[in-house]
Amino acid sequence: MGILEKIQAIQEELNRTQKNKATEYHIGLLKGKLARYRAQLLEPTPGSSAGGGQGFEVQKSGDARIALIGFPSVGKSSLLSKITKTKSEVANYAFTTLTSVPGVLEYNGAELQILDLPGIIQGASEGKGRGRQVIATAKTSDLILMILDATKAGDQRAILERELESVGIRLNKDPPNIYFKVKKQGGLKFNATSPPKYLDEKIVGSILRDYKIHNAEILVRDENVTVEDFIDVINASHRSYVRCLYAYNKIDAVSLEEVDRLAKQPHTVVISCELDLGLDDLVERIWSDLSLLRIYTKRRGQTLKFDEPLVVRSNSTVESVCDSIHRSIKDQFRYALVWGASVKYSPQKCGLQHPVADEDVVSIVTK
Ligand SMILES: Nc1nc2c(ncn2[C@@H]2O[C@H](COP(=O)(O)OP(=O)(O)OP(=O)(O)O)[C@@H](O)[C@H]2O)c(=O)[nH]1
Ligand SMILES: [K+]
Ligand SMILES: [Mg+2]
Repeated sequence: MGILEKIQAIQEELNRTQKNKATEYHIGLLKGKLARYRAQLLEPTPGSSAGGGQGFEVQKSGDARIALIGFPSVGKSSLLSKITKTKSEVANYAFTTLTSVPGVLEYNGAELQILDLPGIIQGASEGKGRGRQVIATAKTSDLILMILDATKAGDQRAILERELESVGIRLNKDPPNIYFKVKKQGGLKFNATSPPKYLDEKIVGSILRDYKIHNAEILVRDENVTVEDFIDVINASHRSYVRCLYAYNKIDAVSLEEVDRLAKQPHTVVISCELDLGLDDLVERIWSDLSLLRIYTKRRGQTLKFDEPLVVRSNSTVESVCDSIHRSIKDQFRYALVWGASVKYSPQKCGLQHPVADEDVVSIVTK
């Protein structure tokens, strides 16, 4: 019997078996078996390329991508089904979701792509299950939404953080403020704007020698950077700095005191998909963590459409607004008229480098 048939047989048996005290143990065993077989389905088959898995990658779409990361059966698919129109299979056994399932959350005129993903387990980063693919997807997202089970708080959070850390994902961190450039000659030039507390020329030199880098310029601009930060800078091409929001689901099943304790952790929201608790708050937090800006563009002689903003990333300028409208618009650019929080006077004549703010109105004047 192949794995798929075994899975089907167990599922049928589960459906047939009445739930009561006498069958509790047997049902537990069946669920364990089911999870194990489904985990096997996730294993790359011999011969397939690293992790294999057809159709796993989903095209990025919309204004931002949010990846749902968590252990099996914490409620990732339940959440997707709640906050988007997409239905992803929900069940009470591990590894129900075997591939990535995209949904769209429309909010504030923006389209946010939410990716439901298979559960990951300890060792995921080393290739257990679909772990590597799931983590690769997390790395490409604008926000990781880590779903945690309030009934099993414990160390889930730390374990998942370690898994992500080990493949170079840095959560809720800015890239270290160190200028680093490998040179062809000239030896190592180490400088710092003020003496770093946890780093010195000697350790930096030893690390670089180990990497066989003998010529480089290093300027430390932040006295609090650590050795780990410096290593991250050397390996910058393999590091991603991603925002992470933690959501404890199933708060309907724990005490109020426990909910309170969980909610006090940083970057954390508490929810119940089953009872529809905290979901509006969660969506609001997703939005604010993404730091997207809504820009209303106005063409001469046209009325403004406030329901159709152009959505750009934080730190965007008039230039990025032009690029989002059309690739060629910059060539004909004369100036922009801007109304809103980014200017002193409304409207104000601005150039391409002017930084825009949320809900600005921008009118591009072309040649
Ligand atoms: N008590 C309670 N149960 C929930 C809640 N949300 C989801 N569940 C249950 O948790 C189980 C797992 O839910 P799923 O949405 O399939 O979890 P998942 O994280 O997608 O699971 P995998 O795809 O297997 O990794 C199901 O039996 C759900 O009904 C909740 O808020 N409270
Ligand atoms: K499940
Ligand atoms: Mg699922």
